[in-house]
Amino acid sequence: MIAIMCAMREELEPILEYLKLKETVEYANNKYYLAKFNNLDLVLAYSKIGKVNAALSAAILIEKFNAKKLLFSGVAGAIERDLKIGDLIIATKTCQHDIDLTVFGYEPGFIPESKVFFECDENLNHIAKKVAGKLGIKLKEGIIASGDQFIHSKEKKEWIAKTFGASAIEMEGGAVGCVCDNESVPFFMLRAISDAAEEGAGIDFDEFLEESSRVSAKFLIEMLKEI
Ligand SMILES: Nc1ncnc2c(CN3C[C@H](CSc4cnccn4)[C@@H](O)C3)c[nH]c12
Repeated sequence: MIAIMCAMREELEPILEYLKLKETVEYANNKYYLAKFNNLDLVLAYSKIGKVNAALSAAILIEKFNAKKLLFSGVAGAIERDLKIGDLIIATKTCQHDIDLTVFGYEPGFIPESKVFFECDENLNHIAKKVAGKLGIKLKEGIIASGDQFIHSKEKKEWIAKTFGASAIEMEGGAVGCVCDNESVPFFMLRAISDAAEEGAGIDFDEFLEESSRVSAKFLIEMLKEI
């Protein structure tokens, strides 16, 4: 079983449009969609926004639906300058920029007995780069940072860039990376840029959420043909 996860309904809907749903399972106040594509058994869900919701859905996808790989598709705010709205980025690793136990001498993003960074699956990233090459699509790769805040401040964005070396920002990948790392499930995260995470980002986000979600969804479907 392969899990496909998003955070928002708007990020999942364009993926479901490509699929013929077999069944919908209601569980833990959420919906999980079962489908077959290219001879793959898929389970899909949007978690709702934020790290806690994302962790819950990721754990359910693995524990209840027996997902052996977890692919995330959605949108993100750009940190790296050359990432423009609509551009695609895959995560090499994810982290949580809003974890702060520095008063105890720990580095930003670190929780005792855990990690700052959670590595994404190299094989799935390799497939993504192969697909991008075949389709002639620009695909960036980099660290993607998560926190339970919509970032719309140049100062905060630059702090995250300096502290974590992040190329993009969102609100779920660090939690999903943590769950997949602890469950030893390969994790892949693809995001299309919806805004620049600076002042005014909320306006851009509202304008480009649907279009950027489609960009990510379309690429993810192309990837499923190669898995
Ligand atoms: N600049 C940014 N900072 C942090 N995260 C992001 C994202 C990625 N997603 C979109 C969505 C924003 S919150 C939301 C969205 N709509 C309504 C309510 N909340 C949340 O799931 C994280 C895109 N741009 C971001």
